[in-house]
Amino acid sequence: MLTLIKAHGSENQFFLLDQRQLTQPLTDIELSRIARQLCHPHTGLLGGADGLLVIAPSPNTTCLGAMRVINADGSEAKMCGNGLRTVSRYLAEQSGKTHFQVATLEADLDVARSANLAPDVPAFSVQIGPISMAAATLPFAYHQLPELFNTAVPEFVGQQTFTAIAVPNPHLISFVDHLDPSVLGELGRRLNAPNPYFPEGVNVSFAKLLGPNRLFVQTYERGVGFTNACGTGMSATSLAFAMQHPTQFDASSDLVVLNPGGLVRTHVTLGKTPATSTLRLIGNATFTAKVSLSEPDLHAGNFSAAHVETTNEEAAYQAFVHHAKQSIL
Ligand SMILES: N[C@@H](CCC[C@H](N)C(=O)O)C(=O)O
Repeated sequence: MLTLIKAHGSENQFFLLDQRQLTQPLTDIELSRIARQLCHPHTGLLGGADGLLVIAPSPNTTCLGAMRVINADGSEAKMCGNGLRTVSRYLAEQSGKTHFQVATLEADLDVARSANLAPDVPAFSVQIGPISMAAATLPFAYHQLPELFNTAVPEFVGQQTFTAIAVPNPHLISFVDHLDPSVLGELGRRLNAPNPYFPEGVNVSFAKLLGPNRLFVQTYERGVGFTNACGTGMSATSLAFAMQHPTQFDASSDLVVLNPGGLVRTHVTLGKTPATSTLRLIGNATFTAKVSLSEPDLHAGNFSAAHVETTNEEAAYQAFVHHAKQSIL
């Protein structure tokens, strides 16, 4: 028998699959198929999810393990911030370590256990990166601009400016006075269909300033659609906030970033360039269920005999969000 974990960070929902438990690890084709099956919002297991996080042996000895991110549509992303917190918790509980590195597609990232946010609400702090605003890295194309920083792009949405940041998955960020999810959804769908601007698609976030170091961020995710929270999106938006709104940014404190699924903290250290800036994302790593099934059933995508054991962590997380939002808003 093997165990899949249903987990979330700010209600950004995932299944965790540790390939190291399998006699025969899933191939990339199987991972894409199983992700689409497990994550489907109507027919997926336990209400579906935003993605499948795959834990594999690290290619180097400095990391405890490696994380791959398979989106709900079966495509692969370079990074996932909320997901990295849940994978960090999994590796921490297995190893007894509280501070270590996890290999991701482009970088080995530093992760550490943080103080619980509330009883039964474990938290982790994870490094987000590498960071780049270069058009070729994202990639994006708009009038041959080398980067997109606080730039009006009437082809996207009139009266709004946009900033594009890779961390290293691509994000397009716009600060708005009034956040209209229908405008966000329309732009997100358009830029994740074949389009001349973002050939590989992009995660689109709209953000509202709530006060000094305080934001609300909603994201339309590439490979997913609307999500409760996007960790790399909130981190990239925090960096854009620090650069675009210096009078509202206090570099000595964390930012509080609210999202439809709860809230996280981020820490931005501005460097001379985006690439030398650093980002950390701090928030819950909640395990809501453990799913046991046989290896042949997993390969076959047969979840009918799976045994599901739920935890009590969701109630604790909801109580934490309720109290935290009351004290913040
Ligand atoms: N929700 C994630 C980001 C997941 C990847 C994204 N859909 C992409 O394709 O880049 C996060 O928490 O960072």
